[in-house]
This record gives sequence, structure tokens and C-alpha cells, in this order.
Amino acid sequence: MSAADVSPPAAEGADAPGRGRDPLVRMVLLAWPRGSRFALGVLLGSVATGSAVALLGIAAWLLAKAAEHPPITALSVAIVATRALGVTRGVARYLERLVTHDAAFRTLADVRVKVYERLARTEARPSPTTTLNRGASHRSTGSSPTTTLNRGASRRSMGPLRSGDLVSRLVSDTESTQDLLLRGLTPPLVAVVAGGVTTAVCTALLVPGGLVLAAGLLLTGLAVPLIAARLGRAPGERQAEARGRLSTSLVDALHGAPDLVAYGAMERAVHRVEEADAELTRLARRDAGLLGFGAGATALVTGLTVWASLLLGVAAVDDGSLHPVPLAVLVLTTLAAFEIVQPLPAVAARLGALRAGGARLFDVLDTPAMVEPPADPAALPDPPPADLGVRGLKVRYGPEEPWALRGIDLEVPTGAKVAVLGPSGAGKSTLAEVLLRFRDPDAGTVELGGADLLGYDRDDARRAIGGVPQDPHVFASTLRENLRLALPETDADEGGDTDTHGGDERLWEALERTRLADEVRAMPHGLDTEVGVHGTRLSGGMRSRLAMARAVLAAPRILVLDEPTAHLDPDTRDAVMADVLDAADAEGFSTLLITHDLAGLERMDRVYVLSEGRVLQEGTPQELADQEGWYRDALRLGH
Ligand SMILES: Nc1ncnc2c1ncn2[C@@H]1O[C@H](COP(=O)(O)OP(=O)(O)OP(=O)(O)O)[C@@H](O)[C@H]1O
Repeated sequence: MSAADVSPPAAEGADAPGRGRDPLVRMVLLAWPRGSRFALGVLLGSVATGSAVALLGIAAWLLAKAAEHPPITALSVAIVATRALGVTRGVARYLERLVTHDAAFRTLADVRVKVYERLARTEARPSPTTTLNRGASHRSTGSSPTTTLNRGASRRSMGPLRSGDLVSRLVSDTESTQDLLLRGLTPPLVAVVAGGVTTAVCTALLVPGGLVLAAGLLLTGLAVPLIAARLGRAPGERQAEARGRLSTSLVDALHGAPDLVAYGAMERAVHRVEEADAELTRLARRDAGLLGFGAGATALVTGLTVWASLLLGVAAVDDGSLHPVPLAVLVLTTLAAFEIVQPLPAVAARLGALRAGGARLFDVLDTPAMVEPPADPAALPDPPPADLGVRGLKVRYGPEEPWALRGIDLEVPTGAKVAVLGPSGAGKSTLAEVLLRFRDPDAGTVELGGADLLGYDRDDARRAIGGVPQDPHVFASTLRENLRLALPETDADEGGDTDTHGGDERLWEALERTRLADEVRAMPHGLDTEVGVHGTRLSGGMRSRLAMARAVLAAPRILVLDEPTAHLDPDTRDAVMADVLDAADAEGFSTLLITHDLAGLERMDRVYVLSEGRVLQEGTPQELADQEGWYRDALRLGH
């Protein structure tokens, strides 16, 4: 099959509406399901702001009228109204905050779940990109903090992501949505409603006064924000990037501290953090300057407008077209009206940063998933099948990347022990990723018991095929918790966390199988030993055996082991492998072992040698040893 026959790597995610539109519009669209709450928020915000303006207007009327010494009954309605408006303002503001924050936080929760789900469906294993930026890329080892997104269409735009940047995307960029909804959506709409009503009231009092107010409001509510938005666009866009850079350099420096110290590169790493911090501080200063400009311009226009309306009002009183009492109302209402538009310049100045945050967020949400769930998942037979057939499997990491697998055919009959060998970069781990459902094939099929593996729900598929990926993750918890996560939920619950329910028996059995039990018994806290972040309190070999024990506990029908013994000394490696293969014989599961290592392959039923994404050789270990080729050369070189 040619490259042209190959279907696109993954379907587009439906998580992010409005693809191709401005990120600000797309962020608002994310809030669409909560539209009615935001509408209620705008209504309540208009009532609160309107009440505040009306309160000042009526208070002005009350004071001016009182100066004429009318009977108290003439003032009573206004007195009650000021009290009522005072209460209404507070209550409506409280309710507005409650409703809009509730809607924004719910939207934020939805967005976080979407981002997390997308990341979970996108990330398979650490990328081969170095985290230190020291020249050429190399495959990161162990639990690198590096991860790669957007390997598909938009990969070039986003490139490799590191965990610091991911945190930044998950936290601050996602929060851009909340900021936009709370500050950028409700206040302008409230300003339109409350500003419109106030202008109408002032126009009714004195037409030129109303027009001056309209002009003032348009200046502070539209022109000043537009200028602030324009000036803030470029620094705002740089701010989101700078925040990502700061997180990345910090996390890199923290995660890589031992290597940095060992290579004497700590100073350079700290310098990178300082540079990123200085850039962020510079941008924050510009931000503050813009806020100052917005506040200053608003105060200036407010003052000028109030003066203008006072002068116009006095002239109108002089020529008898306006009574002095409405004059006081006009001037004080004009002054109060600017409260309505006051927050807008600050919001506008932040729009650039919010847009950039949104763009980074949609970078994640638009990333094609590496594994698409089937629309109508098939039911997995019980017990699940233990035979596997790989036919014409092709995989690549992006449309312009070279093929990592170029059409692999491979069989794992029930109960068989199959080894996949080959030089570095041959595509062995890529094959494991497809079998463990971390990645969809670009072409070809994987059949589980004769049915398409992709037709099963991912969790179901993993009940049948499980194992140890190349860089298994060890969680910062106890040994027990690290093991128990492999147990089906009901078993894990039943097990409790003490021996009393017998739950630990299975854990110990798995530890015995992977030759870890004696070491765990010798630890003062046994299974309750904390293993540290990424299992750093364990040796590399213990981490590998822990990951193997977890895989054995999950009891899949086909166990896929990707370089499981890489960190073990030869004796332990042989003993662990012998135990796992004994378990396979006893329990009848099939084994697919991916390795560089030719030692101990005698028990394998079949060996496949991969090179540059193709099957170079296949046969029993003996057949391959008897043939000219990579296997025999490797045996000779003593791999
Ligand atoms: N995340 C990735 N992005 C882009 N290319 C990748 C990625 N992971 C692997 N590759 C490429 O795919 C090809 C196959 O890599 P793979 O890791 O499957 O080989 P391997 O046989 O497992 O190597 P090793 O024995 O060193 O682990 C290589 O050319 C590699 O550079």
C-alpha cells in the first residue's frame, strides 16, 4: 500500500467548537451550554449597575428638592426609593457574581476535563526530544518530563511540549476562558444595557446633556478600550508564551537538577529561568502601564463630560429650559454613569493575553487524538482471546514524518511466546504502543481473536492485551498503591489496604514472580514504603520489576513487555524472565517480548527481527541462529 492509500491519522476532535475562528470567539462558544446563566448574569448586572446610577440620581434629586423645603410627604417616595435601590444594588450585585462565577467555573471545569481528556488521548510516551536543548535531540531516558502533542496536522505550530508548558496550558491558559467570560463578556453587555438606559434618562432631562454623556460613554467604553486592546495585543500575546517558558524552564531545572549539577550546567538553567522571569516582569509592567492609561483616560473623559454637562445644564437653567432640581440629577447621574464603563479599558488591555491563552488552549483541544474510541464498540468475549494477528501495520508520527512501521505482519498464537528484536529505531516500541492502544495505526490491522482490535473499547482491549511500556510510570505513592492500580476496581476495593482481607496476597505473589518480594520484605515499611516522585527512591531495576509486577497483576491474556529488563543485571534479568514465562505457561497467557537483548531467547516460540520499520527476519530462535543475517551477527557480537 502506498502512502497515498493511507487514511488520516485520527479524526478531528469535537471538543473545540468554531475551528478557524478567533480564539476569543471560540472561548465564548465554549460557554454556549451555560448561555442562559450568563444571560441571567447580564440582567442582574444591569439591575445592580442601574440601581447604583439611579441611587445617585435620586439622591441628587432628593438633596436638591430638600433645599426647596417641600413638605416631607413630597420626599417620602424618593427616600424609600433610595433605600430600596441601596438594597437592590447589593443584592443584585451579589446574585450577579454568584450566577456568572458559577457559570464561568462550570465552563472552566468542562474545559479542564476536555483538555485533560485530549492530553490523555494524545500522549503515549515521552518524546525523543531532549529537555535540555543542548544541541541534537536524543531519546530521553526514564521518566522524562517531556511530552509531545499535535504530532498530526498542527504539529509544526506547537512542536514538542514539556511538562512545565503543559501545566501552564492546563492552568493559566485554561483560566483565560474564565477571565474572558467574567470580565470580557458580562461587563460590556451590562455596559450596553445600563449605559443605554442612563443615556436615555439624561437625554429626557436635557437633550444636549444626554448627547454629551453618550459621547463620553462611547469614548471611555469604546475608543479607550479599543486603543488599550491595540496597544496590549502584542505584549499580551507574548505574555502567555513567556508564562509557558517560565514554567518550562522552572520544571526543567527542578526535574533535571541532578544532571544539571553533574554537567555544571545549573547556572545556565537558572539563567534561563531568570530570563523568562525578567521577560514576564517586563510584560507585566507594560500591562500595568496600559491599565494606568485606561484608568487615567477614563478619569479625564469623566471629568470633562461632567463639566460639559454642568455647563450645558447651567446654561439651560439660565434660559429657563431646565429646572435647577433636574440639573443636579443630570450632573450626578452623568458622574455615576461612568461607573458602568470603568472596567472596560482594563479588560480590553488584557484581550491580547486572553486571545494568546485561548490560542494555546485550542492548540491542545484541536490536536488530533492518537486513539479514537470506536463509535459502536464490540463486546469483548469472556474470557478474552489470547491470540493476535498484525497485518500490514503502518504507523508514522505525523503526516510529514518518515514511517516508523512500514507494513508489519506478525502472529502471536494463543499461549505463544514471541520476541520482537531489532536495532534502535527499528519501530519495536511503536509496535508496542499500537498493541497497548496508545496509538491508532495509520494503515493495516491488528486482530484480537480474529476481530479488529480497534473495534473494542480501549479499556476492554487492555483487559486482553496489557503489559509494560518502555517508560512505565511509577506513581509518587506507596508500593502497595502502585501495585493495586493494576487490579480491577472491585478486587482493589475488596483487597482493602491491610492483609486482613487477603488483598495483599496477590500483590506478594506478583512481587515474587518479579523477584522483588525479598527486597520489599526487607524494607522497614514493606508494601507501605513510599517510592518518591517517579519512583526515585527505588533503584532503576526495582522500578522495572515493580512495573512488571503490576503488569502480571493485571493478568491480561496477552502480555506485551517492552524492554522490561533493561535496568537489571544479567542474573536477575534471566531469573525474572524465567518466572514470567513460567507464569505464562501456568496461566496460559501469550507473551510478546520486545528487547534488544538476545540472551535467554531459547524459550521463545518465534522471533521477529525488525529493521527500519519492516520485518527483516522471522523464525524460531534456532532457525534464525542457523541463517545468515542480523540475528546471527548479533549473537556473534554477544548482544
Ligand atoms: N514521539 C515520536 N515522534 C516522532 N518520531 C518518533 C517518536 N517516537 C519514535 N519515533 C521514531 O519512530 C521510529 C521508531 O521508533 P521506536 O521507538 O519505535 O524504535 P525502537 O525500535 O523501539 O527503538 P529503541 O530500541 O531505541 O527503543 C524512530 O525513527 C523514531 O525516531
